Amino acid sequence: MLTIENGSLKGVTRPRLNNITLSIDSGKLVGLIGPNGAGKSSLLKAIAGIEPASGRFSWNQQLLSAMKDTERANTLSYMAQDDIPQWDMTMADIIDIGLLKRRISRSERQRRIDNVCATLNLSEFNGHSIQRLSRGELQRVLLARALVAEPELLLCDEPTNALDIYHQLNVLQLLKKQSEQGRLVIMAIHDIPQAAEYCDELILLDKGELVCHGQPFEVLTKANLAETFGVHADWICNKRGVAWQPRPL
Ligand SMILES: Nc1ncnc2c1ncn2[C@@H]1O[C@H](COP(=O)(O)OP(=O)(O)OP(=O)(O)O)[C@@H](O)[C@H]1O
Repeated sequence: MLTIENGSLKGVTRPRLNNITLSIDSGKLVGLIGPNGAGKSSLLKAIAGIEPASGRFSWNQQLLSAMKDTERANTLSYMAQDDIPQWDMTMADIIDIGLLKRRISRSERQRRIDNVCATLNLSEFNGHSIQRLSRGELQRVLLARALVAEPELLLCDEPTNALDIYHQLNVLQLLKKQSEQGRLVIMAIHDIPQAAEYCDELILLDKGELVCHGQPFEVLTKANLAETFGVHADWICNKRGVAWQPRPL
């Protein structure tokens, strides 16, 4: 279980995160939603320990900041939104970085890399320099790097934003499966209908504040959507899925 008590992060003009308190059980896919600048990436970075936040961030009652590097590497993986390496490395080299600090055999390493590449349709790029990959292919490589560690807690910052629709659905199903295997997966996502359809819970942020945390139907109310995104939204739910028709207020 992830517990955050009074998580705060300073910004330039206002807090990027202001006293966020919440807890989330393992075995869930959780969507972080909110308008641009709401604090979604800041919250993921604060949980991952990439940005020094105040407050307490604990995993199964243990403070994440107090964990040793290896223990932390065994616990969580973080996929950044923009983490495009500028140097020339192969796809496998990049994915292998996700296994730093892991004590696993060379054959297990290779097995995991092959598996994750197959799952994300990356096998054809084996041996390719990452400089020759498209934005969407690279985004899948960055997700592979986070997934290969098989972490208990997986933090993904907009893992689908550069992907075509086939790969968006593939990644959402994959993340759902990860949660069904007992992991906690938290992803920032802008696509509200996809968040509603795939996530067990949503966390709605606005201006660094926690607006609402709960099941999609509890969070995606007309009032919350109007207040945070400034849109009026009609929902259409039928057998083919969930859609919405947002209009400016
Ligand atoms: N390193 C930083 N120092 C100070 N302020 C920052 C820093 N990074 C981001 N901010 C500010 O913090 C606020 C939250 O940013 P954050 O990136 O967390 O938003 P977000 O919800 O992920 O937005 P988006 O949907 O645009 O990706 C924004 O107002 C942003 O300008």
